[in-house]
Amino acid sequence: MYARYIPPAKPAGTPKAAASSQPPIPSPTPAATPQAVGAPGFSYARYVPGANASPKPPVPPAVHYFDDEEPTSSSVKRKRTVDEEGQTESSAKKSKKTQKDEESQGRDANGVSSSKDDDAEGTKSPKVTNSGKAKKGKKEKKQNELDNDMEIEDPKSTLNGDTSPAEQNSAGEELVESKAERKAKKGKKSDASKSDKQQDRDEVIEDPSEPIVQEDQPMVDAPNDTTEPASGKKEKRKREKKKKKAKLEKGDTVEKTDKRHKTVLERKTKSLKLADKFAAEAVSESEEEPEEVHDLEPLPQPKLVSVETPNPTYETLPGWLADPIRVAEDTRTPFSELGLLPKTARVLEEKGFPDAFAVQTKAIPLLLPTSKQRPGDLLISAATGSGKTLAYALPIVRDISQGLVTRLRALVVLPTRELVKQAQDVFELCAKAYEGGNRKRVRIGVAIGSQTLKSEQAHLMEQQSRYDPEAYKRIQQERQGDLSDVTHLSNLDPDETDPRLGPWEGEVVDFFSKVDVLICTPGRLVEHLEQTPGFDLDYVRWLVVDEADKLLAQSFQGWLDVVLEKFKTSKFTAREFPDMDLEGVRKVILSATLTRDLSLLNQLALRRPQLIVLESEGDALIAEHALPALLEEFAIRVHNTNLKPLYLLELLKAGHMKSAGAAPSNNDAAADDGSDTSSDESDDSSSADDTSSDDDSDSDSDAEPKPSKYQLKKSTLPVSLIFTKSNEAALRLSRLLTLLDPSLSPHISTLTSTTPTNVRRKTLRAFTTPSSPIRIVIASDLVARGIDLPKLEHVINYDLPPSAAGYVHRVGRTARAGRAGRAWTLVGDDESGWFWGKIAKGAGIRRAQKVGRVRIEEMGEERVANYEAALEKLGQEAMDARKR
Ligand SMILES: Nc1ncnc2c1ncn2[C@@H]1O[C@H](COP(=O)(O)OP(=O)(O)OP(=O)(O)O)[C@@H](O)[C@H]1O
Repeated sequence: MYARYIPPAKPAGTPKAAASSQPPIPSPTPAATPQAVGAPGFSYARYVPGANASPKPPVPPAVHYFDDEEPTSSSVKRKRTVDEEGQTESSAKKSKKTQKDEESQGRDANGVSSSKDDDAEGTKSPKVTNSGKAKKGKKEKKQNELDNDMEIEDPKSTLNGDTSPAEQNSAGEELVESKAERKAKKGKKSDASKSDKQQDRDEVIEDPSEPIVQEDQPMVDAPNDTTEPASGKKEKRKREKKKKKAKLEKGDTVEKTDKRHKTVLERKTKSLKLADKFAAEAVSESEEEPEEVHDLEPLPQPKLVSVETPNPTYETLPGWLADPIRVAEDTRTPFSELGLLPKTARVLEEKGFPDAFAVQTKAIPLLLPTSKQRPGDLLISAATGSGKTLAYALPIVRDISQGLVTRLRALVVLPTRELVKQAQDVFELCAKAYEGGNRKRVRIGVAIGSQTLKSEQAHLMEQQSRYDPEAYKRIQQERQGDLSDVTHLSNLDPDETDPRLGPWEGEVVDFFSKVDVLICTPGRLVEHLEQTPGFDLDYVRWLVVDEADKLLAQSFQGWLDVVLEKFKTSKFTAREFPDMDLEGVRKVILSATLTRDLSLLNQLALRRPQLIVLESEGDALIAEHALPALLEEFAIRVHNTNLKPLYLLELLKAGHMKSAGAAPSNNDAAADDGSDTSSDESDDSSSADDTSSDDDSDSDSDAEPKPSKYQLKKSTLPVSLIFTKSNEAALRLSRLLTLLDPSLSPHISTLTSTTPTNVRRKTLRAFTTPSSPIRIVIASDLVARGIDLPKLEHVINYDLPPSAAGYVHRVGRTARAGRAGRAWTLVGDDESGWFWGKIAKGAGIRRAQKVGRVRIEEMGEERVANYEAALEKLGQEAMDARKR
């Protein structure tokens, strides 16, 4: 660390004096100005003796440190000592200096600069003054050179310190003046000298005393360099005389200089000694601080703050959707514990429903008036066959059974007629379970368009006539103008007579609903709303939308808008729930693949909704879709899609479907098949023999095909629902299979949207009846949703489903209500990417076990030839059908 001494500041109000109190500055370079001297951050230090002590107040000198730290006491002490020494030295030298000052003042009178440079120069004044006024220009040049050289002598000259503050002050003013003059005159030369001076100053700092004597020599000789004209011997003698005199003076000067050098060196030595002393003191001070001794042990650390990173939440979703009510899929609860009447629980048990399934366990209490939760709308997303229908049918029937009058209280909307019929069966069961006591029998009606509108209307509505001229008049007025109270008639043709007006003047017709619950398809519902006299939704307080994702995704004649519009009509207390603090329409929305699309769900105008989802053990996340727990899935690779029907035939006949796993048989008839397994194998092994018999049949091709081995063992055919991509594909495949193997003919049936409703119903009934010959149903996606075939063993996707949701619904026709089931999918090479990526390994479908693979070998030539013949025949039949 370096410190620099700065002389004590003058009292305020005397800035000039303060400036002049600074040590003499050798040149007017900015760095050497008093301000610059005191500037902090100066990059080197030099010794500057103290100024005159007499006029100064005893202010301790300021010490500036390069790192701007506060000065230590020792440093201040040292500075003071130096200051005092400087003052003592100044007074001792004062008498010697007086002569030089007089000379310097004399020069000032002649207009020569009297700066501190000149002070220094004063020691060599004899030489300089001899130059004379005539040689002023040269003298000035010389003066500059002298200035440069004499700057080296600064420390020496300043050591004198014999100028009074006043003298210094005046000298300072003159210095400013002379500086300005010289600056103007010298120009570039002055600039050049600046750099020299700066360099010289640096040298002074390193060793201020050393070069002084040597540097003096050329200054003395300098006048020799000046060229003067010779004016005879006299002048020569005069010059020699002068030279001698100069030599003598020079000797004196050197002597004086040596003395000064000696003094400076002494001081320097003294200062260095003091510096060592203070440094030692500083070290001893720092050493005095007690040291903390630590063993080799870990230092105590602050406790780590545990930063919990919260799992990302779907903040954009509403709370009920982001955080649904979860229920384990294997939950079972006795119905008697769900707040149902004992009689109801008994009826259900007799039906074979001793316990409520998981979804029923959660949903029924929420929908009953005994629920402690604030009533609102309910959404249920649960796997196929999990008993969703009963979950809503029971509470609705219970609510309606408390009423006395039959009014349309509940509307249940389903996408297909088959599902309507299915739901009707469940509601009838519930109505039976709640019948009796002081409860009314809940009446269930359906509207599916399977019969004419008129006959359906007759089933739904009844009418009574009365004579009421006032009412008749009022209805007439309403009809003519204000229809605000009869919005249900607003769609009627104004030319048509109001159905409430009887054929006789004053006769009024009143309409009454014959049903409490209407289960319907959306299209037929709209038709009744528009065309059935007196049919309204004024008293409806339940709306069920089953297979909601399908019903919301498609318009179905804009049924939802029409229905919601009707719900806006509110007669006094018409939609009040008897046991609940609730008014209006309560909605129950369900699907095995319930959409989470809020834009679709928002159409329903839900109120305080809650969502129930099924979860399996260990599920952290709820998958979009879930498959039944006991469903096994298999994929069959189809190398040559042209031969796909042969693959299907092989799958059905070759025993793959039986040996693929250990799925328990759900079919009574199939249970008998166990003993036939060995014979199946022997049948397959004797397939070569079948070929010869085929040859025989070829001989009389027009004859009816002989019953094959499969016909004899019909029970060995697995009960299978085969899905195709379209009605046409289903019909074609059905025919092709019977052409390929005529023995299959009595066991195959087809279900498409072109199939008459009564045939559909018969087919489905036959399919689930063990004694029925129907073992295989080939269907379009018409029966992919909701159809309950409790004992169906297998579902085969002959064609891939259109979507993941479609797959879930299709395969969900088996493995229902806690039973086992299997799903088989024929996958062409070009389809395998989508199937494995989206369906079999996709994260959107939760499954209990991985999808298995079944290998079917390449078809033999004989089979291919047989297949081609069948195709040809199929083509011929199609052409014949077109001709007809
Ligand atoms: N508590 C119960 N105990 C036994 N069987 C039941 C119970 N509840 C419903 N089931 C039966 O479970 C089967 C499936 O019921 P349901 O048709 O209501 O299922 P789902 O969840 O609506 O299926 P999907 O989504 O395919 O329409 C039906 O055969 C039904 O009789």
